[in-house]
Amino acid sequence: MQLLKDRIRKDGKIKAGNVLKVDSFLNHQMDTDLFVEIGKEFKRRFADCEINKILTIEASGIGIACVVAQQFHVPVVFAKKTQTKNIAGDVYTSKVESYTHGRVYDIIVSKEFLGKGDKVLLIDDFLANGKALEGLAAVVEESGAELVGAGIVIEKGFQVGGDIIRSKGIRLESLAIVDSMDEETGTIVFRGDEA
Ligand SMILES: O=P(O)(O)OC[C@H]1O[C@H](OP(=O)(O)OP(=O)(O)O)[C@H](O)[C@@H]1O
Ligand SMILES: O=c1[nH]c(=O)c2nc[nH]c2[nH]1
Repeated sequence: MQLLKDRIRKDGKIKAGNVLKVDSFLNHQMDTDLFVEIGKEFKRRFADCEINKILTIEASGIGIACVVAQQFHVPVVFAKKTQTKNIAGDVYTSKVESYTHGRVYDIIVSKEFLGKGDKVLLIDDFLANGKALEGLAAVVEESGAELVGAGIVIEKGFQVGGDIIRSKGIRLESLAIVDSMDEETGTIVFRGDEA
């Protein structure tokens, strides 16, 4: 998605630890005009699919999931990383190692909001080592719902997540795939853009 790649080149900052900082428009401050375009692009890419629910994981996936869900006119469910008094009764759980928090969470989704008969699209802002998507896919499997595919805004293609998810046979659509990024020079190479 050219608009997104241009914005990453303009405002993205490469940090130590293979972190691409895009918090000025994607996952802290959020550019809602860009989000609307992202929502439309996922709708275009998954136009052939029957989807009745979007599943994401807090925190950074939620905003993106909402604009995608608005395109499909379906609800969003987000996996919670901490138990709250609001969730009573039966839950699906899975372990997810958070990329930026550096700890493992027992994610939870209420059984009330996901189950057999649901056709689920996973949405998240980043794909790095694949832990978040693997945890969400495990929750979908436990629920008996059908996993239609996964939509990612930025995939870091030099990390293992994309290969893991594709090798499981999950349809994965990433709007921008970063094949390499150089902290010293600030250079970002996107898949498909190589000279
Ligand atoms: O492919 P992975 O290695 O799982 O990395 C991707 C995940 O990492 C981030 O979550 P994180 O928990 O770091 O931060 P957040 O709370 O801002 O969503 C991001 O939002 C994805 O969910
Ligand atoms: O802002 C972010 N930058 C990243 O590089 C990343 N990887 C996983 N999650 C991430 N979030």
